[in-house]
Amino acid sequence: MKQVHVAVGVITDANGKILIAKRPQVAHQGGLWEFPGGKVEPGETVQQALTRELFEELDVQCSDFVPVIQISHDYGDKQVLLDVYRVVSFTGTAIGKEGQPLNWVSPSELGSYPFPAANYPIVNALQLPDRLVITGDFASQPECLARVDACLVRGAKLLQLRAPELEQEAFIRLAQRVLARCHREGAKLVINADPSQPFTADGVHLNGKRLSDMSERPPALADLLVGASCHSAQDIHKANRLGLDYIFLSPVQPSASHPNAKPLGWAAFAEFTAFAKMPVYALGGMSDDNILTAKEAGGQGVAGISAWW
Ligand SMILES: Nc1nc2c([nH]c(=O)n2[C@@H]2O[C@H](COP(=O)(O)OP(=O)(O)OP(=O)(O)O)[C@@H](O)[C@H]2O)c(=O)[nH]1
Ligand SMILES: [Mg+2]
Repeated sequence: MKQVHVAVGVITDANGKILIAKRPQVAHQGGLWEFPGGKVEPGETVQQALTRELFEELDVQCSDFVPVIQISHDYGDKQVLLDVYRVVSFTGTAIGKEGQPLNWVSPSELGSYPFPAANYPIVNALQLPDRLVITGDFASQPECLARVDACLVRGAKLLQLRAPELEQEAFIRLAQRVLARCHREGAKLVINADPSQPFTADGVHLNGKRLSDMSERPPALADLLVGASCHSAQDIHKANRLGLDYIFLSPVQPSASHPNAKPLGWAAFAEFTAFAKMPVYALGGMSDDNILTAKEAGGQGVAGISAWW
């Protein structure tokens, strides 16, 4: 079956609300909500197709785009490749030129609208930040909490607590205190821990061993964020099968914490993100300076320890 290439646009207003539209009842995936866009015509770039579609459907003129995510999905009756871009600037007032109902919704509200199945990773990408801070070394619990506070003050919106040297009980106690601080600042916390043990956090991060040991996503983790560390195509296929919410791919560049690992480089990173069915964070030698490069290579953004901890 031939894959239909679709340009999809994420338009945001001054309050950060995102424009969604209701698909006509008779259309493919009809009656569900969508991000506006449409098929890329022969000879068009994705940006050209998006500019045309958003004018045809909404009467707005868009000029500047940043990639969000690329999703290939097989509906059975149709295979689509959704090329999703955030619209950085546009002029005009959006109206439903084809009679379609429109709605502006905040990223956290997106989950309550029914979208086509291919859209789940898009919603996820829009709800996740472009920087994921992993905790590094600390000598004591107060030092860890002080460092977490400093990361939050500097704007971290998603943290991963990683402390392999701590006993399970001490780790879980620390996680509860870190979680309270994250929530107070509107941030989320995932913990790098055994997901079969009880814990309180917004999600769990699987290391390579836990990813390979997991045969299916446990029902208890259905509504939590579940991410994993990936280093190979095989790991990404496993993450795809498990339906994970995000992955790390590493090492992209040389990193101080893994001096002997061979870096992938950005070209290989881009090849891997193309078949990952979830947002991908570049890890290994990353800082804020790499966020745009990671996005242009199909990633969600960057993750790391040393630049932020
Ligand atoms: N625009 C858009 N299409 C989506 C989304 N999610 C998703 O699976 N699709 C699928 O992508 C395909 C093409 O989208 P479309 O119907 O908007 O194409 P179009 O604007 O060119 O429409 P047309 O065929 O009426 O000219 C459809 O099969 C649709 O189900 C989404 O969020 N936005
Ligand atoms: Mg359309």
